[in-house]
Amino acid sequence: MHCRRRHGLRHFTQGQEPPHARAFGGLRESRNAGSCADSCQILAGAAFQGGSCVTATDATTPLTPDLCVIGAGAAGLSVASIAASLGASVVLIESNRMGGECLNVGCVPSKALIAAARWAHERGRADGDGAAIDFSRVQQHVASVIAAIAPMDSPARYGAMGVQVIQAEAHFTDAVTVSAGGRVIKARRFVLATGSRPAIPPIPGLDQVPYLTSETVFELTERPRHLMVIGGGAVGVELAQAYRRLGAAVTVIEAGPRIVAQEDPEMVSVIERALCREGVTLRKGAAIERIELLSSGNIALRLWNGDIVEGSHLLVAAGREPRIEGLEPAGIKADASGILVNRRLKTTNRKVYAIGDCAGAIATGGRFTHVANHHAGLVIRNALFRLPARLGKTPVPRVVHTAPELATVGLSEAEARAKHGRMRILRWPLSNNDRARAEGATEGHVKAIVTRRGKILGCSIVSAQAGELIMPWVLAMARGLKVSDLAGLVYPYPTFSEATKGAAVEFLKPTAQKPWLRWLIGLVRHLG
Ligand SMILES: Cc1cc2nc3c(=O)[nH]c(=O)nc-3n(C[C@H](O)[C@H](O)[C@H](O)COP(=O)(O)OP(=O)(O)OC[C@H]3O[C@@H](n4cnc5c(N)ncnc54)[C@H](O)[C@@H]3O)c2cc1C
Ligand SMILES: NC(=O)c1ccc[n+]([C@@H]2O[C@H](COP(=O)([O-])OP(=O)(O)OC[C@H]3O[C@@H](n4cnc5c(N)ncnc54)[C@H](O)[C@@H]3O)[C@@H](O)[C@H]2O)c1
Repeated sequence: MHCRRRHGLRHFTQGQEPPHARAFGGLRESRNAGSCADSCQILAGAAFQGGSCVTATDATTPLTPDLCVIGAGAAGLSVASIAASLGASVVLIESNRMGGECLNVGCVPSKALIAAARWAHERGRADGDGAAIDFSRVQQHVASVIAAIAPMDSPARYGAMGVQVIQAEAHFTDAVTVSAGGRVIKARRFVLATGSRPAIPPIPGLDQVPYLTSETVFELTERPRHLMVIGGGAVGVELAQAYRRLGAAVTVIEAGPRIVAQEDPEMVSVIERALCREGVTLRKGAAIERIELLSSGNIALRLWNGDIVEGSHLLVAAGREPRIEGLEPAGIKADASGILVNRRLKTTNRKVYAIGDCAGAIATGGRFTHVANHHAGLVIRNALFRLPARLGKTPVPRVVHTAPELATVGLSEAEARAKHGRMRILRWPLSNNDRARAEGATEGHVKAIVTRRGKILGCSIVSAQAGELIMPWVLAMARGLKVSDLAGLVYPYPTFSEATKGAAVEFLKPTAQKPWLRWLIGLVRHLG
């Protein structure tokens, strides 16, 4: 996850190592650093400077690093680790848990839960009331995965890299100064990586009932009897399927006409079928009028059409809103989509960048960890090297981690039609793939959108392992390869990846029907 593995101390050459890292002789020997950092954590606002706790005297002196990064989620950690590995001085400020959303309440726990649910599903234990599932073991699995990854994001590890970690809330006091935990930071450049939080829709009665969000759902100690999910986006459908597979009754209430509305309806319909087959109830186009707590302890959602949906638990997964508070003293502007940035991720304050989930519409290729990491790379090039690295040059894939998965890169069919008019659509069903047959995973297909000359405009795959299968298409788009290049590769047999070849070869089929080709074969035959 993040860039931490790529940018860990292991990869420093002697010349590149920050002085503090050299003093520790690398991460694995930094046990003292760890204990010092840990004790620093106890003192809110204490800073950890490459192995030595900042003393009260130190605290009166403003810190003047090359970079001050606010927020230690995927985006902030990536920037801090890359910058430190390049020898820049970095202050990293985090008010909550290191690792941010992805590690603590996002990608990591959700994918651990999904994995546990898949195991339960495959063993058939989720049938009936799912009584055979020991939910506490599921929760232990989720907690153990977080715990296994957490040291990679810890203050100790970042301290050993030479990053000064301050555990406190940061706020701008003027255009060039940040204050956090009693420290004053006047950095050459600031990077805002403050992330987002769950959006809570203004539904009457919602504030009167107990409800879960992605920030609390992974703390459930008992399996919900009937989980109602408000919102059929990625969070809603991934968790709905996982809890259904773990034996809960699940109803998704989606206000719009479609679930996962940002993706191609043709591909989403495959996910929708799978959800319904497994017993998830989907209520699309369902507007909630009000929410009530019943005397039974259940929660009732009253819909505008008069229907009532009743369940034991309520999960609100109705989108995210950026964390954009306290920017006024620095002259940084924001709107509902996030902090306003240009294509170099610079805010309206020329010393400040914004990246990851907190960055506004222009920066969002979606709110994803890999987008946050991508932003981090762009900011490093801009802030440390003044290179004109910009958004929009690199194709960014996205994956909905349901079963089957849905992975997409580039334009959808509708977007491509609007932009390019004439184009070709290449489809290849997984039922034509021998490995998929062997695995009993034939649901889904590849759908590639190409120009008539074979330039790849986009690709969407709905299948088992679609998130893995999308990468050749991402590479081809990034490097300007044509679909015929993908058709010409040798793929190992039998693998799911042959589905890419299947779709790519579809592009060549009309050529194979051309009369001149038949004529050429006939001529060669005639010549013996
Ligand atoms: C359930 C769920 C599943 C997801 N699954 C995936 C997935 O599979 N793949 C994927 O790519 N993405 C996924 N995401 C999205 C992904 O988690 C986010 O896009 C990513 O974590 C954003 O990283 P970030 O660094 O921008 O923000 P965050 O991780 O939110 O980090 C921001 C940090 O800034 C801190 N902060 C905020 N304000 C201040 C302040 N004033 N002072 C100090 N610190 C501050 C916060 O405490 C926080 O730790 C998922 C999200 C959810 C909710
Ligand atoms: N696999 C992944 O990479 C992954 C997984 C989870 C989340 N994420 C990211 O997290 C972010 C948030 O995901 P999300 O699913 O919460 O948001 P989302 O915006 O994708 O979906 C929210 C859904 O809730 C619906 N909704 C809003 N208000 C409603 C109401 N009052 N009643 C019923 N439905 C309502 C919306 O119509 C929408 O379909 C996304 O940007 C996504 O990129 C990514």
